Amino acid sequence: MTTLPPLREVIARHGLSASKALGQNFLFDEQLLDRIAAIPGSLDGAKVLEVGPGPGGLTRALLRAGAEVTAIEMDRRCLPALAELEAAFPGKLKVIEGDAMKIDPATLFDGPYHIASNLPYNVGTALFTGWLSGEAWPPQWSSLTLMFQEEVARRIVAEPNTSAYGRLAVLAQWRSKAKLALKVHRSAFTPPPKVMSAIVHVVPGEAPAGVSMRVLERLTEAAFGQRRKMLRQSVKGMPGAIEALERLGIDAQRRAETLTVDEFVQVARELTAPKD
Ligand SMILES: C[S@@+](CC[C@H](N)C(=O)[O-])C[C@H]1O[C@@H](n2cnc3c(N)ncnc32)[C@H](O)[C@@H]1O
Repeated sequence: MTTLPPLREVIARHGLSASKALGQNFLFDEQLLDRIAAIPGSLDGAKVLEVGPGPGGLTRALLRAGAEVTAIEMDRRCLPALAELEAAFPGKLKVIEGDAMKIDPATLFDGPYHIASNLPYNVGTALFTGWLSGEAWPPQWSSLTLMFQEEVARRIVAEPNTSAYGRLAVLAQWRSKAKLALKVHRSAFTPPPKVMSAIVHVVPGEAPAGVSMRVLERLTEAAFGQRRKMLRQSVKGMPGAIEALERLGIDAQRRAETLTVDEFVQVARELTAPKD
């Protein structure tokens, strides 16, 4: 097995002081990184997209697990450290210097791939919702293993009738299975962020038939936009929504957070193909 220098030494040698603007909180604990890389299951021979490899902590764990990694990093200061990893795992790591917000991962792979990332917090949710929002389903990615602030992770896996339940939960659960895979203490990062973190693992499920993603999005936006109001108030601007609730026997006096993901799907289906 290739022996790599400790990550702290890599950071020091390349002068990689953490940049707040780039959401840089690095992980150095190799055991923890190996545990994270194990979350998707066996990666031996699998293709993996990593966003924000930084000095390459998670990258080396993914490579150790046998993955072929394509990594997108915005901070060019990290490139020499990543070049050392490329040399240690010949042909297994491709580094793209750029902004992950501007790169469609589908253009990087011609087959299935996993996404694993200790996401920069400032763009994490936007990247995540983008990966979940394609009309075509199943997506080309086979799984997402992503670090979030714990509060965001809890919103992704939230159940109805909780304050964390909202648009993010419906988006993440209506045609995917999302679970909280690992809590990560703030002290595991350098520098430690103000809040705790957690890793969410998502795999695509079956897409319910006859439901448009856009309609579901508009519905949840309206319903949770006024989450304290009854549905008859919050969704009244959506033509046909009140009638759809009636047809389905869903009491319009309920509030958005009491509807299950399946109930949102049923309403969206009615609105996707309105009845006469
Ligand atoms: C939380 S750090 C994680 C670093 C490393 N993977 C680790 O676990 O120690 C986030 C990384 O994402 C990079 N980054 C921030 N915004 C980015 C973007 N829009 N596209 C690509 N990389 C980005 C940062 O430079 C940083 O290296």
